[in-house]
Amino acid sequence: MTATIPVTILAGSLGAGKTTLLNHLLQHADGRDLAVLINDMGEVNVDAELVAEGSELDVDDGIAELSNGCLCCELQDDLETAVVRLARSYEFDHLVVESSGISEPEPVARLFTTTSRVAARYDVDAIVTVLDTPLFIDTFAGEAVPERRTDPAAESDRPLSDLLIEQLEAADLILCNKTDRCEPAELAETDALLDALRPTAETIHTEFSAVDPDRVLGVDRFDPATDAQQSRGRRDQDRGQGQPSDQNSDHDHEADHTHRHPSEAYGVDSFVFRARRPFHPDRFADILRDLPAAVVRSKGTAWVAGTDMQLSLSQAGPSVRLTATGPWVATLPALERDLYRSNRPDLEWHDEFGDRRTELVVIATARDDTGEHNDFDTEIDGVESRLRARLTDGLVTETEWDRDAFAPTNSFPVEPGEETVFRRE
Ligand SMILES: Nc1nc2c(ncn2[C@@H]2O[C@H](COP(=O)(O)OP(=O)(O)OP(=O)(O)O)[C@@H](O)[C@H]2O)c(=O)[nH]1
Repeated sequence: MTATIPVTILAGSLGAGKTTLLNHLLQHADGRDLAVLINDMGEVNVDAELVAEGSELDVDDGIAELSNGCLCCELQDDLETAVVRLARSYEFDHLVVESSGISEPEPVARLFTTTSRVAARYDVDAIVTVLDTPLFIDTFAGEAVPERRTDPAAESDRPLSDLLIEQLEAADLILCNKTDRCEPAELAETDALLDALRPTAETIHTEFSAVDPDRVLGVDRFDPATDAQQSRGRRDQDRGQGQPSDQNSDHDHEADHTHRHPSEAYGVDSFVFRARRPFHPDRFADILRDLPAAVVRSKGTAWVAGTDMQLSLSQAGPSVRLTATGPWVATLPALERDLYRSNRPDLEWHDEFGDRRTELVVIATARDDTGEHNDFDTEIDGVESRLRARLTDGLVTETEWDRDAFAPTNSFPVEPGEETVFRRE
C-alpha cells in the first residue's frame, strides 16, 4: 500500500497573509518536498504567479492553480482532478492548499476525507487559519465570545465577519498575523477571544507569517470527527437546539446542500483592471490613498510612468504596499532582453509595450458589518464602474504620453526589492 501524503489547508480572510506564509514555508522547507495548490477568487491567479517567482516551483510543476471561483463549492471537482494529477506528475511529500480568502475551510477538508479517489492518497494534517489580527480586533473587541451577526442556517446575507468566524472555528492552528500592527493589550484580548471561540486550536503570534515550519507542517492535528462535530454542534447551538447533532453521512450530505456560494452569501465580487499605458505617478498615488471603502482587497502588477521597475501591488485593509520586483524586460538592453525572452517563452509580449502592463484584481463587498445592503448587484456594479473610471483617469494622457517627460518619482519604489506603503485615508 502506498503511504498517504499529508495536506495542510491554509485558510483566512482576504489579505490575512496566506501567500506570505506559503512563500515562507517554501523558503524554509528544510528538506521537505512541498507541492502547492493555490486558489484565487479572481480570474487572474496573482498568488500563483508570486509563489512561482519566489520559489523553485513552476505553475504545473509543483504548483497547481485554480482561479475564478471557490475551492469550497464550484471548484470541488477541479480540486479533485488537480490533486490527483499532482500526485501522479510530481514527487512531493507534503501538499499545502491555499484556499481563497472567501472560502470556508471545512468543505475543502471534507473533500480530502470523504472523496474516495482523493482520500486514498491524502490525509489532512491540519487546517491552519491565518488571522488578520488588527481586523479581528477591529471587528470583535469588547465581545466575550466573537458572535456571528447572522444565522448560518438561514439563507440570509452574511457579513464577512461571519466568514472569519467559520474560518476560525474550523482551525486546528491559528497564526495571529500582523502583530506589528497591534498593541500588547490587543494581542492579549485576541488570545482570550480565540480561547473562547476555538479552545482546541493552538495559537501562534507572527509578523509577516514568519513561523517555524515544524510548528505548521507534519503536526497531525486534524481530527475529522472532532472538527465536524464541533462546528456542527456550534451550529446547532446557534439554531437554539442545544445538543450537537449526530455524525452520520446524511449530515455531510445535508451540509453540502446548505453550503451557499461564498461570494453570494458574503456579497463579494471581483473584477480585473487591465491597461497597456502607464499610470501618472501623482494621480495613481492619490487613487491608492483614496480607494473606496467597499474595496476589501486588491493585488496585481502596476506600470507607473517615471520608473522602469515592474511594481507588485498588494492592498489589504488600510495599507497599500508596492514592491519593485525588477525592471520591465522591455527596458533591458536588447541582448539581455532577447536572452530573457528566449528563456521565458511563456512571457506575454506586446509588439509595442513588451511586458509593460497593468493588471490589477480588485475585490469589493457591498455589505457593512451587519450584512445589510440595498441592492448588491447594483451597488457592486457602481463600485466597479466608478473605480474603473478613476483608474482610467489615472493613466497618462495622450499629451503627457507624447511629452514623455516624467521626473523620476519619489512616491514609488525605484530599486529592486524596495517597498513603499501608502495608507488609505
Ligand atoms: N504589516 C504587515 N503586513 C503583512 C503581514 N503579513 C502580510 N502582510 C502584507 O499583507 C498583504 C497581503 O498578504 P498576502 O500574504 O498576499 O495575503 P493573502 O492572505 O494571501 O491574501 P488573499 O490570497 O488575497 O486572500 C501583503 O501586502 C503582505 O505583505 C504582517 O505581519 N504585517
